[in-house]
Amino acid sequence: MEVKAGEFLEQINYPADLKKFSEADLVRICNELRQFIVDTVSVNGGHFGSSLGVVELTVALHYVLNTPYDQLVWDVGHQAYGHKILTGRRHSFHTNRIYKGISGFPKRSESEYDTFGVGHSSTSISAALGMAVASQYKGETDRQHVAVIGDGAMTGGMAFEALNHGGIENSNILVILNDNCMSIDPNVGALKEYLTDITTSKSYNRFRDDISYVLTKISDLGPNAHEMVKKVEKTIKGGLLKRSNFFEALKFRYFGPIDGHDVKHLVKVLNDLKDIPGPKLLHCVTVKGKGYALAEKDQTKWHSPGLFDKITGEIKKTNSDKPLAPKYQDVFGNTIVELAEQNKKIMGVTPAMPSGSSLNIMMKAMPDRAFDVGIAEQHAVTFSAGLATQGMVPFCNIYSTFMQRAYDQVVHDVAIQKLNVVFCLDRAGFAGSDGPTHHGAYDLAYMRCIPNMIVSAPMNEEELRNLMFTAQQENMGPFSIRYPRGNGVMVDWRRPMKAIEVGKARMICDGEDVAILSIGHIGNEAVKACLELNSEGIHPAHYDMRFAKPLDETVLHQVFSKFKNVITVEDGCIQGGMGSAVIEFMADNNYSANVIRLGIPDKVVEHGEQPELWAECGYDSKGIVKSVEKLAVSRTTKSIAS
Ligand SMILES: Cc1ncc(C[n+]2csc(CCOP(=O)(O)OP(=O)(O)O)c2C)c(N)n1
Ligand SMILES: CC(=O)[C@@H](O)[C@H](O)COP(=O)(O)O
Ligand SMILES: [Mg+2]
Repeated sequence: MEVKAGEFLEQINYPADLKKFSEADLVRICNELRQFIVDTVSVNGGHFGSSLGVVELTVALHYVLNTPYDQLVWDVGHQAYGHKILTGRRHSFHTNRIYKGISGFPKRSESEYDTFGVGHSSTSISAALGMAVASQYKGETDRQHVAVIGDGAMTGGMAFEALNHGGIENSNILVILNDNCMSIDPNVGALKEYLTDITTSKSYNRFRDDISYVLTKISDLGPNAHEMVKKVEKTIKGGLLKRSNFFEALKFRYFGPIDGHDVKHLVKVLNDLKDIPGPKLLHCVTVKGKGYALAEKDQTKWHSPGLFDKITGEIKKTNSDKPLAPKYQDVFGNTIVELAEQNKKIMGVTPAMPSGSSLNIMMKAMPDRAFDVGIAEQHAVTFSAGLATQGMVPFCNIYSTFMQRAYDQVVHDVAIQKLNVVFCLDRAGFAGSDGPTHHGAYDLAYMRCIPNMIVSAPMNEEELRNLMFTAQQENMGPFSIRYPRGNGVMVDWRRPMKAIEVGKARMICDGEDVAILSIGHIGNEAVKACLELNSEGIHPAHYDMRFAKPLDETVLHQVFSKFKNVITVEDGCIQGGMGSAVIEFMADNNYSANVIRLGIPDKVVEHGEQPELWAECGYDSKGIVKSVEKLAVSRTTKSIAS
């Protein structure tokens, strides 16, 4: 249901409408925009605190810049709700992240104001720099290019790489560092401490006031303004400050820190910065969750809280009378602590997802053995490799989609050296409302082709625990375990752990009409399909393969000797996945059978709830039943029966 906007916001469909208002009106527009975000996200879900924190910045940027000609790139994009609302999507915002609705992230195909598709972190400076260099080449000297990047995203390697390059390109780029001291969890690392030092140090504050003074004077200086600014900057920033400022050392002109919630001052500063060419960085200090007291207070919880009562702040629970099975991430978080109590070599590593992965349980219980390394997937993997060279058994927990960042590290630093690193790939399969940037679609395929890698996926919580137990044993080598976002299926999951023979599948049910081979949690859809088929008089055999590599060849020989119809099911891309492995086995061993591979097809699948997306791709229980019918098993069986 569409939420009603305030009186001023209602008049703004595009930035051109915003520009008709006076600077004095901007404060009210910010309030209305903030309220609109609260009203909508509370009933619709989605990211919350980050968008609230950049309301003033968003309004000021669209007020000052000539978007979409001027190019504005949001890093990650989870903070861009205000931007969406001001750029033609106020009326569709109630469909944000809903199946067939608008995306929760900036997306080029959705709007010309969305200059760059995002979802993964730390890309904005590179993208904006590419745009700036292209503009320079095309002679568009009046064009502005702005990257808005959070302090969390600034910890990512790509951001450093882009600053390193940007500093020597004389192109027109402004990096706005939105510093709220938070990633999803509290931000970590030396850069964070440096930024805090800048924000709190007296000399920097004095410098900030000086620079503000200069900026207020710029507009009065006429055509020679730029030269004047250079001179004054040299005077103010010369000597120690210039040499000691990290960004200045990388040849970005540093401005700030300034209050990122003072919209009028932001407008002034942004207007002034427009006249200064070359690479610049404006350091804005903001509060994540600004304007919604509970979100300001518990910023991690309100990063993406789910549905909530906007008056009381009560977060709504799912409507279920049944006791809920735990989230896979919590099974991981509790199990790693249990294992680490027994095995002193175990360590935990997460790149900036302590809460999302539940490694925070171990970080709390064993702070010297569990590490949040910042938004740095590549580093997380190679750091784990380093630990493994010293006899440790690191569990490196990375969302499947973010592991794409660290592929070379998995191959070069772990697999080739056959190091004992356990990769726990959370959010594997469809991620849900975050959409295509976050779907964990590819890991079965990208892990399967790496030598030495064991590739596994549990069908339930007990299996996850057993795989974790198996993986931490001596000399296992690289071992990946993938599991999905959300809840498992077992309420009673804390059972004693036992080792699983690597490469061993298990039979879920025997049958004679068709063989269904599944891997991972999606096997539970196959279980439902089998029940439905049984009620129609069709009897499939169902195997939980557990491992995409090594495959259980004994089981596969039995399957292809017995069945002419085989269906493989995985919550991952079809190309190169477990089904492909099965077909390769069939061809290599000269079997012939009708094989239907179910999984994610070779296209970009948009956002929606996981079951909606499984259904769209034909591998929910209904889709599996349909595939059985397609193989004409029903007809054969019925004729046999009759
Ligand atoms: C490559 C990658 N790793 C991890 C994430 C998950 N993630 C999304 S937002 C976020 C925190 C970003 O912090 P910051 O940039 O400071 O923005 P804020 O939420 O504070 O506004 C993280 C870790 C991601 N999107 N991309
Ligand atoms: C923007 C981003 O990348 C994260 O906030 C992500 O949406 C978290 O996903 P989960 O909710 O599955 O932890
Ligand atoms: Mg932040």
